[in-house]
Amino acid sequence: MEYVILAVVIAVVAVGAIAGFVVTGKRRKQLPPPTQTPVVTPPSAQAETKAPPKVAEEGAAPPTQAPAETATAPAGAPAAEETAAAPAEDATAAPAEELVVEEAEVAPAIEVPEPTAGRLVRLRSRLSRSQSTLGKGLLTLLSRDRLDEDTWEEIEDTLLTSDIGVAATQELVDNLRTRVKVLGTRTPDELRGLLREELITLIGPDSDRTVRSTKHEEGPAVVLVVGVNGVGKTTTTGKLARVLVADGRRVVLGAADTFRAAAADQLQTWGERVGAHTVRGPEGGDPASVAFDAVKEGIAEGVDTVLVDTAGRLHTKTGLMDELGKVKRVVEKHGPVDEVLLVLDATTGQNGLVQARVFAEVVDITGIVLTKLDGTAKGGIVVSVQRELGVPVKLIGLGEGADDLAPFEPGAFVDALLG
Ligand SMILES: Nc1nc2c(ncn2[C@@H]2O[C@H](COP(=O)(O)OP(=O)(O)OP(=O)(O)O)[C@@H](O)[C@H]2O)c(=O)[nH]1
Repeated sequence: MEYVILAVVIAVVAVGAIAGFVVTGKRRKQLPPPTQTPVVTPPSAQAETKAPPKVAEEGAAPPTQAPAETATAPAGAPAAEETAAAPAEDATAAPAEELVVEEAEVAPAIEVPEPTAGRLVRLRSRLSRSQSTLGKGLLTLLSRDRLDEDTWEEIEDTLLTSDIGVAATQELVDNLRTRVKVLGTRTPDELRGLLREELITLIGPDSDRTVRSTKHEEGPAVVLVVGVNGVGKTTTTGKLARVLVADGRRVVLGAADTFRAAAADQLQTWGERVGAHTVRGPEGGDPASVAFDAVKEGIAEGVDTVLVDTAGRLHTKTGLMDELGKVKRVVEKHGPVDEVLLVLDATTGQNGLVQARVFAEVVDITGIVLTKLDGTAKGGIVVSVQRELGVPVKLIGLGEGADDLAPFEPGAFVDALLG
């Protein structure tokens, strides 16, 4: 009998233990997973958190092209920062049970660049350094009671320090001396008028300064951007894309600066801001091949203009200069290159002229972009560089802002110098 009771007790304890184990196991299976997956809000919700695009100014054409890809802008790009911040905030707010992962496809905000007409007039204050040295300096000297030899020498020195060049200085001073003598009287307005006319004549009011960016029947216009390191090629290419988009053109960018990885990221960010696609290659890859592919895409997409940014190269390095020649020749397999823009840093003065000479030998330069004119008193370089190359200055850079690149207009430039 005792054995029977013992057997029953053991059986009851065993059944109880098995039941308890099963219940615990079930509870464990119901626990949420230990690692949390962040919630990514759908694109529509994120779009509401973005700052609205800038309002178009009168006369500005709306961007015509939507970006071909989802946001891939590098860190630092304004649009990328906003989209990265949004999911992080949502992740902390969402309850753990509702974790859902959805793929985010966020298009970067497309900006509407400022219209290009009258940019130089708007940015005239950026030329203040050249204005006080060249413009105001000359007007003060010319307004002296007596215009003796010493004063004319001072006028010459002022022109020379502004990098106008020796021959142009002589020409300007000779013409001014003659006209002042003939004029007899010298009111401030008359002097300003004389100086304005002479400076505009030196700069060349009749040169064709349009950037050839109009599509042909066979395909897009191709613009090659070249120059030494750090002069502002990538920035200029990005700003030029904005200028063209503002003027109603559709643009493809070619990141043929495969030497500096950040340059392609930088260019792509510029492009995304105005809805222009950037064709890139592998880091250290063949720049000619990237340039070729960019033009190929431009033809396939039927865009107006393909802008190709090239790597900075010292004019003294023969191998690199040969490479540049190759980039141009390879692109020309699609058709002629419409424009080769040489970017020169205005603050480098005479050294810029030496660079210009060598680049012109390797690729036919069709236009000059003078950057950083906001940081120098040597606005006269406009004259000397044109004379050196026999090629017009087409664009000038007047700051680091996105719309600080202005089409060059001699009249507006001289007015800005004279204040
Ligand atoms: N103040 C001022 N800065 C400018 C202007 N244009 C370009 N920069 C600045 O110059 C620096 C160099 O510009 P990048 O466009 O990177 O020069 P890059 O020629 O492409 O350089 P590499 O590819 O290294 O040869 C940047 O900090 C630009 O913001 C301008 O007109 N004014």
